[in-house]
Amino acid sequence: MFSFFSSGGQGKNEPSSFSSSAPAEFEPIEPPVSSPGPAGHQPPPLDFSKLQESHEKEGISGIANNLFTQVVLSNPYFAAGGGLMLLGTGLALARQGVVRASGLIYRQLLVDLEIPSKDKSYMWFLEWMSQYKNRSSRHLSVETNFIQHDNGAVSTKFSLVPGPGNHLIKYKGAFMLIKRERSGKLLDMTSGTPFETVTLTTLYRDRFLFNELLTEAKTMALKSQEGKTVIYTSWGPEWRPFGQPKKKRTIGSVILDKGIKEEILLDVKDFLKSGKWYFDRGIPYRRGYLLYGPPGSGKTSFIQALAGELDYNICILNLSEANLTDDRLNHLMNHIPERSLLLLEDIDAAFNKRSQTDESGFKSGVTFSGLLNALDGVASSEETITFMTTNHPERLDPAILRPGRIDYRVLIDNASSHQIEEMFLRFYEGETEKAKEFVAKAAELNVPISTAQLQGLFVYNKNDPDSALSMVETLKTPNHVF
Ligand SMILES: Nc1ncnc2c1ncn2[C@@H]1O[C@H](COP(=O)(O)OP(=O)(O)OP(=O)(O)O)[C@@H](O)[C@H]1O
Repeated sequence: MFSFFSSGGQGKNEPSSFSSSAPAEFEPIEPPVSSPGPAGHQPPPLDFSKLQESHEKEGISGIANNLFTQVVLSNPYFAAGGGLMLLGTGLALARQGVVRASGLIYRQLLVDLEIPSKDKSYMWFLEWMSQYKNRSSRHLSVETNFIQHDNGAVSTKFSLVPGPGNHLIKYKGAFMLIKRERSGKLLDMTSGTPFETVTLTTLYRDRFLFNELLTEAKTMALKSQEGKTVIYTSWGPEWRPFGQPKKKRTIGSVILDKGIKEEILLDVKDFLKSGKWYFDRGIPYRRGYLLYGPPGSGKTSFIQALAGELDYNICILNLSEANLTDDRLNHLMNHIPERSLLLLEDIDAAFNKRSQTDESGFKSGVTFSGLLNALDGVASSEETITFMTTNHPERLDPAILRPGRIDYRVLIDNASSHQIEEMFLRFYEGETEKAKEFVAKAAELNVPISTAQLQGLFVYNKNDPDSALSMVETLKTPNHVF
């Protein structure tokens, strides 16, 4: 007995008789009783007469075609499945379209600015952010600094800078999203801190505000350095500020023998005005100065005061540093921060090392040829002013004294009578008579006296010139402890 569901007027699940004309080879299949079609409809019955017809006309392929038409196209199960499939595909395409469109809109309407932690603007920006009012930040980091006041006192300053995460600010009417991120993988080997980036996002039409914001941050940073000298020291392959900017040392506070200060100052100022002259003649725009003389005569102090006078910063490098190599020296000398004097202290160290390499196998440190290469190789579009100091000029190889490496050399000696008197008057203003007396007594000692020794004695007798006079004998011992 054949039975199947009918979509006709008979009741649901009610079996109906199959036409007796159906051939015996087509066995109708019992449909699943428990699964009614969509919306309660039953799938239409197979029309076997049509199948047979197709079989007679086209053989097996005819049956297949006809079966497909009957089962797939007119079956509500398949029709519903196909519809869902189409719907799913449509939705997936629409989603992809939305993603692409939002990407396009993002690219067209928004603009990003990335500031990596290696860039100078990075700290400027964070500091600026820490003082900016119109911001909404939930993640903060602290930067602790020490600031020196005009009277010399130092106090602690906590800056609450934006921490890693998202922050929103409103700058000149435009909203900006600030995202500070830490690289989990990359590490700055010199400081051991992870690399970071800050990304600023705003509307494309407001992109010019980036420049304004960075300029503002830079001006603010430089303002905090106004009247101060930044001392840079080498930190691995780069220059880093050493502590907070120091109050400028006035040139008047360094007492050198008659005319020395004025002549050096004149020479440097003339050099700074001569950029075009150098470029027109194809000469590297650099000048080297050598200050030599005994310890404590004011060489370093004078260079610091000169930097203050010219409104420059100083990059200090001591050539006797144990881990300084030729490569590092070369790299550092070619990456000096702008508006900075380079100060190479104890340059005779490079010559010591050379002999140590020969005799005792001293391997590390700067070699003589390394120093010469570094001096010759400084190729900067800006001016390069290199000051070198040594207590042992006799140890220097004549090769370094060649113009182009050292163009100006001057002896900064122990205190002359003129310096002793000037120094006395600087500490004890108006005490002209006592100053003369002090000079005479110091001359009687008949020993070299450094200006650093004089400073020590006067600081000990801060407000007491008579006591200083009575203690003049102590100057006989260069390292006298008061
Ligand atoms: N001519 C000077 N005028 C004022 N202060 C001086 C002078 N010379 C030395 N001093 C004081 O002595 C100290 C040491 O001076 P400074 O380091 O400049 O000497 P230096 O010649 O560079 O010594 P070194 O050769 O050992 O490096 C500083 O505190 C400085 O103020």
